[in-house]
Amino acid sequence: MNAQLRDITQANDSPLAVHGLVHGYEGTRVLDGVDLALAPGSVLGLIGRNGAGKSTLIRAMLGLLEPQAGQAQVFGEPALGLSDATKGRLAYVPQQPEALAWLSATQMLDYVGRFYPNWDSGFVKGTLARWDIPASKLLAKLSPGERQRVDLIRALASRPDLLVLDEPAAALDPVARRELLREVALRAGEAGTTVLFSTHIVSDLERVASEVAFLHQGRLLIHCGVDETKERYARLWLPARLAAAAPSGTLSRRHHGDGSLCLVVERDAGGLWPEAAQLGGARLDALGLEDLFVEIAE
Ligand SMILES: Nc1ncnc2c1ncn2[C@@H]1O[C@H](COP(=O)(O)OP(=O)(O)OP(=O)(O)O)[C@@H](O)[C@H]1O
Repeated sequence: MNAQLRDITQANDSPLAVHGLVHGYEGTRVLDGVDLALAPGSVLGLIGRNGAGKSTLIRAMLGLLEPQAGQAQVFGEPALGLSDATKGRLAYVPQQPEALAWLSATQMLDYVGRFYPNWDSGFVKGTLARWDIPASKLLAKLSPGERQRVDLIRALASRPDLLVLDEPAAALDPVARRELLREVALRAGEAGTTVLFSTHIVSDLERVASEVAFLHQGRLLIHCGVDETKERYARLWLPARLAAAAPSGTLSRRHHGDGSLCLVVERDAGGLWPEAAQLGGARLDALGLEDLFVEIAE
């Protein structure tokens, strides 16, 4: 079953689901009817350009902002009125953690840990040392990357069933990024944690995500398995003499100066490419995830 179909059938028992989400700011619409449901145990990478609305979507999914229309649910509860039990199953790391900045990392983690029954203080101690974090310095005085890593430790130590990370690697160096991705993959594989993370870094997504969702111009244009994208989408080039045969409703369409056309096309429900791809002179090229992202977002 593909991911979009799962959105419909699994929305009810999904750890995190939204339906018909609409939101905007100052008269500009950012989300324009987004439907998304995460399958239990999946690792979903949410990609989109700067300002595409990823943080807005994440915040609305978790009930941190009230959308103008649509519903969000966390473990089947309305996101705007989560019970303490459900809050305890979820951990969220914002793009720029700012909370409790007047405490040191050790003080903050000791304090927050008291609210979680499954708090793993051994993991906290070990990871603070392994990630080389100055644990007695005030959080306000840490570098953005150190601050982000402390917040990741906070999120992981609560042993959540659902982990939501808004650009977790934004301030991390490549070594720290690898460590984080390894930890996320481990959690998903061993503990069955469901993970949603937003990123611009396609290689991070390929390394750890089982599914990808692509947010563009207020809508989710693609939501499918990471491995499935290569099978399902391709770039179709048509010379000028075939341009009139171009299929409509493609994911992207670029006109070249010589009259030729480049389109991102998708297999139909029967697994077939559009008819124009079979015409003599047409060319169909495989697309990696990064190329697919660039072709559509450009
Ligand atoms: N509180 C706000 N008031 C006004 N506009 C906002 C507010 N929050 C976000 N926006 C606008 O909404 C759009 C989407 O922002 P959002 O932060 O959700 O995007 P994003 O995909 O997470 O971006 P990035 O990848 O750069 O972090 C942007 O144009 C942003 O300027």
